[in-house]
Parts: sequence; C-alpha cells; structure tokens
Amino acid sequence: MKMGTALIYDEEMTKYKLLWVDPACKIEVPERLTVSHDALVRNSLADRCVAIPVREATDAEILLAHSEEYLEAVKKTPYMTLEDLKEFTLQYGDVYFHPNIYHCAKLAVGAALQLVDSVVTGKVRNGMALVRPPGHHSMRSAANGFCVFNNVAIAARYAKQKYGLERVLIVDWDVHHGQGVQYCFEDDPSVLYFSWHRYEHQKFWPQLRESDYDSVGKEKGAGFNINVPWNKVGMENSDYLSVFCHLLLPVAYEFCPDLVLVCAGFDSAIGDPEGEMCATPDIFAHLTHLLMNLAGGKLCAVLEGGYNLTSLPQAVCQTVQTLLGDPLPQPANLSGPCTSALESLHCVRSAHRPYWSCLKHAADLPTSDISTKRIKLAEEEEEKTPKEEEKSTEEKVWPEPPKRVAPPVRSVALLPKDVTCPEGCKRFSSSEALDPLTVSKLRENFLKDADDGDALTTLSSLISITEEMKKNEICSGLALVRDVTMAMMCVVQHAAAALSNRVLVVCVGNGKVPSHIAEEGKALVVQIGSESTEEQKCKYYIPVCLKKGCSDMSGFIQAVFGLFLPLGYEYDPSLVLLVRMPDSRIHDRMWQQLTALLQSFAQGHTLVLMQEDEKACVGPTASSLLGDPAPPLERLQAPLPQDMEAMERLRHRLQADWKLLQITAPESG
Ligand SMILES: NCCCNCCCCCC(O)(O)C(F)(F)F
Ligand SMILES: [Zn+2]
Repeated sequence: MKMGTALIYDEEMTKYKLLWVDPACKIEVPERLTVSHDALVRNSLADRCVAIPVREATDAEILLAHSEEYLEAVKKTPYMTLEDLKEFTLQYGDVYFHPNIYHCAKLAVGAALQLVDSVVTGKVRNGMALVRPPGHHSMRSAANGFCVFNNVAIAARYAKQKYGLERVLIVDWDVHHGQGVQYCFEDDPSVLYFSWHRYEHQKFWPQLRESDYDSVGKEKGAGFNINVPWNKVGMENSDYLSVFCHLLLPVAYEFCPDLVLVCAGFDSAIGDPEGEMCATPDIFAHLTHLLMNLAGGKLCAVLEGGYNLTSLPQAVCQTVQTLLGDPLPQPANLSGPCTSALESLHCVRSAHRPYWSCLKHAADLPTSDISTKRIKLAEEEEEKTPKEEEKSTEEKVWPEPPKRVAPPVRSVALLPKDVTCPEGCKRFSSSEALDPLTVSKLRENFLKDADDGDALTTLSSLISITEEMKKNEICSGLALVRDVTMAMMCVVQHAAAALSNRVLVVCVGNGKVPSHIAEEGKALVVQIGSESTEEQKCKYYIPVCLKKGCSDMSGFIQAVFGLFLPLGYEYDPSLVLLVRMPDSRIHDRMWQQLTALLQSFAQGHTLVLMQEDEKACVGPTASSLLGDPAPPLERLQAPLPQDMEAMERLRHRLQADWKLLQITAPESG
C-alpha cells in the first residue's frame, strides 16, 4: 500500500544568524530554510507530506559522532557574550556561533533522527528534513563550514545501533566535500560514503588532499569511501547523470544498503555562488529517483548547503515531488559529459577497481599515468579555454522547472477477462471504437488472420492506450497479449508514425526483434538476451548479450546502468515500451527494478507488454508502475568477465554516437 513521504521542518531552526562581519559565512542565512519551506507550501507539496515534529538530540546521540569535550564546549555557547562567541568561533574554520545555534544544532540532529525513525519503522516510505545548521563538515571535535554537529553521520550511526542495520549508503550531492563524514567512516565497511565536490585540483575550499579520488577509505573501510572531484566549475546535468550511471549506481547496487541517507546540499545547482555549477534544479528529481529503488525505497534526505535563494527552493521541490512519487520531468539539455568530468570519472573508477566487481573492467591505466595524464589534460584544457580571471559575475538564468502533472489515471491494465486487475490499476476496455482507417490498417499490417477479433481488440486497445498517454490522461500501462512481438510492432508503428513519439523499446529476452522499426531512428531498440542476435546493424538497434541470459542479475544490472540508462537519457523518448519476451528467465525483482528505473524517461509513460501466460508478473509489474519501490536485489556477485568485456566493447563502439556512454576522456591529441 502507498506509504507517505515525511517532511521535517521547524521554524525554530531559522532563529540564529551571523552577528558580525565575516565574508566567508554571510551566505548561510535563515532565509535558506524559509524560502525552501515556503516553496513546498506554495506548490502544495508540504500538505501532501506527513509532517513529523523535530526533537532535540540527546547528548548520547550527539556523542555517537563527537567527543565529550567538544559537546561540553558547545554547551557553553548559549551563555556567551558576543565577544566570547567571536573568540570561541576563531578556533574553527568558516563557521559562526550564536546564542541559539546550539539549540538549533540539536534540533537539526533530532530532525534527522526523527526522519530515520519514521522511515526505518515503515511509518513513511521516505522523507526530507529541512535543517540548519548543516552537518557534513563538522568533525569529532570541531565545528567547520557552517556545521556544528554532523547530522547525517550521527543518523547513520544511530540507524545501525538502534535498528541493527548492516549497511548504510550516504550519498552527498552537496558541492562541497563532507570531510567530516569521510573521517567518521573511512575505516568502516558498513557505511559507504559517496561525495562529489568542487575541487579544482585542491584549490577549492576546504582544499584537502584527502578529498581527491584516491582517498578510497582505510583498512577494513578500503573501497567504502568514494570521492569524485570536480576539477572545473560549470558541471552540467550530463556530468551528474554520468557519474550516477557509471559509478555510484553500479557500486550502490553491489553494496546493497539497508538504508540510503542523502546529504542533500543544493549548492551543486545552477546559480549557486559557492558551486558555480550549471546543473538545473530538475536534475535533482532524477538523482532522487535513481536512488529510490535501493534499500526497498528507504531514503532519508537531509538538507546541507544551497545558497541561491531561487535554485535552492526549486531543487528542494523537485526532490520532494519525486519522493512523493510524481512523474519525473523531461531531463534538460543532455549534451554529454565534459572532458574534465570524464577524466575524474575515469580516475575514480580506476582507483576503486580493486574493491568493486562491477568496476573490475574499468580500463586499466596505472594511476601514476593517470595523474600525469591528468595534469597534461588539465594544462591542455587551460590553454584552450581563456583563463577566467575574475569569477563569472554575470547572473546565471535558467528556466523554471517544468510542471510535473500526475495524469488522472496512474496505470491501466489490459488483461484477459479471467485475470484480476491489480489494486490501484484501472482495467482498460477500449470504450470508443477506433476510426475505421486505423482498424483496416491493423488488419492488413498486423493480423495474420484478418478475422481474429480478439487480436484486433487487443491491438486497437494498445493504440488507444498510447493515445491516452500522449494526451497525458494515463501515465503508464501493462498488457497481457498473445503475441508480444506483433503487439510491439503495432505500438511502435503507431506511436512513431501517428503520434510522432520517440519510442524507447527495451526487449528483455531472446526473440526476433524486427530491427527495421529502428531504422529511421523513430525508435531506439535495445535488446538483452542470452544469444548475440544479429550484430548491431544500425545506431538505433543495440543488442546486449549475457552468457547466462537475463537470469544473471549482476550482468543485467550492469547493462541497465552502463547502457540502458545512459542511452535512454540521451535518446530522451516520449514513450518507453518494455517488452518481456517469452521465456526471458528474468527474476521478478530485477524486472521490477527495470520497470521502476525506466520511469526516469518519458515522464513515466511506460507501456509494458507481456505474454498472456505470464499472469504471475502482473502484480509485481503493476506495483512498480504505481510507484512502489522495487524490492531490493540481494547482494550481487561478480558479473561474468566476458559479459563485461563485451559490454565495454559495445560501449566503446557506441560512444561516438551516444556521448553519455563515455567513461573516459577522449584520447588527447
Ligand atoms: N565563499 C565563501 C567561502 C565559504 N567557505 C565555506 C563553505 C562552507 C560550505 C558549507 C556546505 O554548503 O557544504 C554545507 F552543506 F555544510 F552547508
Ligand atoms: Zn556545500
């Protein structure tokens, strides 16, 4: 049943601010919280959430990540004079204290813990805590970077201690490196910390050597700390999605966490004075969605940074709206990752090769070459682009994120009469008759036996469904049909021709896929099976072969992240057709993951075709189409080397046409 999304906010956390002049801290203002919460209210998102009250963290909870002496010292700040507060602040970096900040810092931790409780106990599915002060820079005995207590680090320790969780994933999409989190868990294999951050070869704050990609964790924690340094500003949506598809998601699925915590900083969005990046607010809808099928959907997002009072609230709304299950926006201008991002991606993948089987086949240049290569590339790039002396002063502008309207009907089911319609789905019955022209075309093009009334009804129903999707009256649908190949042909033909959709066709399992539907590019067909069907003839027909077939979860999930998602994002379809070929042998859980992840595209307009005898798949498919998180896959073992090598070759061959498939910088020179 549909569980809710928690929203944790209390205006008490706006009641502290900078009381003296400090250029480094002036951007951290109470309005950050008020504009974000007001936007959630204004967009009718707050009242769709479950409001969970904040509470003060106890000493014991704070001591999960901080020393007694530090806590005792902070406890004294409410009674300090302005001069004492200034004095006290001097011992830390880029942070300020205020008589009320200790109270607010306890509330920020308490908010994160309330969120963890609500999600882990199943009171809600997922949620977001809007807090200040932020947390990810604060260390065991030091405040730093506007942070007093490490909200998310404490939440991770708390979740493990109170609920016995074995593995927690922390994704830090804030534009600064959360060194406090890294220090907390660097020798701990039960907490995987992932952070990307503006770095500029250690020139950007906090200018730490240990923020680079070669800090992979220590001792038992080796491999469980992932740093992606951005060595240039101006990173865009493509750069973020590439790192998710080719690094974070494959590793996260292999890690198989019991809970996902997000250090949700939005200073990585366009317009932010700190990040100076160019990713648009709607990309956070996609980043959130891509994480929502881990840990059975248990996702807690806790606000960290974000200083542009326009892009911050927009990105917060995009994140919460996705947590609520609304259809995703069409991703904006994906032009492919930049050279610098590819170089960082390559370095991180190589550094983590020894620890993650999904990265085993990362092209192996010894890291030393990479560092010299890195410097050389960086210098070349510098020569090319004129040195930007002063910070780009012109105001960044970007379009309002598109309205994400949930269609009146979430999902329809076209089923034989004897098959019950899953709860939440609407049984489709072609009410109005199709126009006679379409019917006659169906007869001549698709029906073997022109008098096969049932087949005609099925095909005309499918056509009606695609038309109602086009009008956004339906979001998604599933159909049990006698002949999936004929149904696929019919839908693609109609959707591509009559409705001028770009159709992404994902065929799971062997079987002849008439590749001519891909010829003119109106459809991109990817097929995954156990036989190498005819070689990849054209740019728009991409066969993926797994030695052990679709029952091999490890290989399958690598194809999903390394190929299907990047291709789908770049192709940007307006309809996704997911076809389960007969005897595909795909596991239900993998099928549900795929059904859920493909809703990244086409604003969720997914049509699933299955053979009539696969009645057992109707329920699980419907639950994914209705936005329920797909159940977690179990821990994945290593994918077959020959499968991964074949995928590398395929990706290498395709990346000229499909930029989002790139994972290394183009050969320099
Ligand atoms: N140009 C002024 C220099 C500011 N240097 C300190 C930046 C601190 C960033 C804090 C944050 O955004 O990472 C957090 F999430 F913690 F709030
Ligand atoms: Zn930040």
